[in-house]
Amino acid sequence: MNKIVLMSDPKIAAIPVADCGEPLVDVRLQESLVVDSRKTDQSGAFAHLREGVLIRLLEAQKLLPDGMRLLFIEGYRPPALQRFYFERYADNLRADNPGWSPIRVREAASRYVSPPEIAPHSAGAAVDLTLISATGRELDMGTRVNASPEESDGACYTDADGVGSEARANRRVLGDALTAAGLVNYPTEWWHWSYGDRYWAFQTDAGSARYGPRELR
Ligand SMILES: C[C@@H](N)C(=O)N[C@H](C)C(=O)O
Ligand SMILES: [Zn+2]
Repeated sequence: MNKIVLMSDPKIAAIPVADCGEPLVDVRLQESLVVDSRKTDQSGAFAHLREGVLIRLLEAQKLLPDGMRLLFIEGYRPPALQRFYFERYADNLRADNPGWSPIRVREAASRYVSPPEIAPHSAGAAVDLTLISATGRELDMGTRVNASPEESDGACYTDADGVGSEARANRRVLGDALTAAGLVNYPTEWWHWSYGDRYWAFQTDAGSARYGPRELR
């Protein structure tokens, strides 16, 4: 396996953002996409994505085998919420590992939550999602969505060893469709995919990101 580049890596922060100004759109207006309610918030922020990301997601769904669909869980995340998630997770790691240096805490935290200044979700560029059957049953992906590396003993890594054959096959189906539609994966989380953000620019050698962090309105 290639060495994983974390979102905390200075190479990611060094990528320039040339925001194209594309709007954030509400994915719930698309009847063909099933939207899960677990991340619902008062303003509906969670259900927004940049238009270009949604278009690619719908393309990816068409590439799935018959009977499988995407289950959209979380898209846009306000910058203040991203900061809260990152700091809370880093605080927990610090408490559990009092000997760790600040750099080690930041790196370990960014396996699970992006540092707020990178934040693909706050750019409306990232989506957390999984696969469902025709009847709406979530398919076996080896861990729950949003299982941390600590909780899952690393099984949340997309290419983790020790994941059962059915889950491995399902991860591959999901990944093949999303990759063909132009999204990239964060290798520490099988459910996290993005298009147009800095991590996408890094993975695709695009030179700059199309979308940077912003407020919903
Ligand atoms: C917290 C998790 N669902 C997530 O979204 N992680 C990525 C790396 C992020 O914060 O962008
Ligand atoms: Zn994510």
